[in-house]
Order: sequence, then structure tokens, then C-alpha cells
Amino acid sequence: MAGKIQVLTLDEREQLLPMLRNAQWAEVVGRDALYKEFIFKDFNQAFGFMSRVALQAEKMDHHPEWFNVYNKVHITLSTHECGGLSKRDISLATFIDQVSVL
Ligand SMILES: C[C@H](O)[C@H](O)[C@H]1CNC2=NC(N)=NC(=O)C2=N1
Repeated sequence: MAGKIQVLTLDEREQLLPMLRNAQWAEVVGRDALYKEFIFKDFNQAFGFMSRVALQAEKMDHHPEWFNVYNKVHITLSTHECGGLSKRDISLATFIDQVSVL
């Protein structure tokens, strides 16, 4: 594992979180994490999306907490190693948004 991962500073949050809020990522109450719900046409679309995210998550060694039923996918992102949001969560959220609209 590379150098220790740090929680985002207040400056980083002010810089990075507005764009994610605009993209419907919500800050979880009572936990330093991001949450978003995705709805697809059907299970095939949802699972295709999850497959793309899974491959990227494995590459990054950064994995989503998620829930799926049929066409719905709910995703929570946080970094367990630092107990909160890190730049890895921002990167993964950005990737997730990109592949959610393919
Ligand atoms: C051992 C392994 O590298 C760690 O448990 C990784 C795996 N995936 C992870 N995913 C997330 N979201 N946060 C982590 O801190 C994390 N840590």
C-alpha cells in the first residue's frame, strides 16, 4: 500500500465537494462519507454499470459500499483507512458519474 491516506482538509472540501453536490452526491449525516442513488432502465443496465465500477474499484484498491435491487444502485463512498473522505473517494465518485451516463 502506498503512503498513508489522509482525510480531506477543509480547503480541499471547499474546493472539491461543490461539484459533487451538484452531481447529486450527498454528505452522509453522522459519518464522513458521500452517498448517491442511481436508477437505470433495468437490471442489465444497472449491473453493467456496477461491473464497470467494480473493475475500476479493484484497480484503485478502493471499493464502494453499495446496494442493488433490480434497476437501483445506492452507493456510499468513504475511506476506512483514514476514517473519512479522502481524494480516493473524489476520484471514484468522478469515475462513477462518468460511467453512469455511458
Ligand atoms: C487492504 C485493502 O487495501 C484495504 O482494505 C482497502 C480496500 N478497499 C477500500 N475501499 C474503501 N472504500 N476504503 C478503504 O479504506 C479501502 N481499503
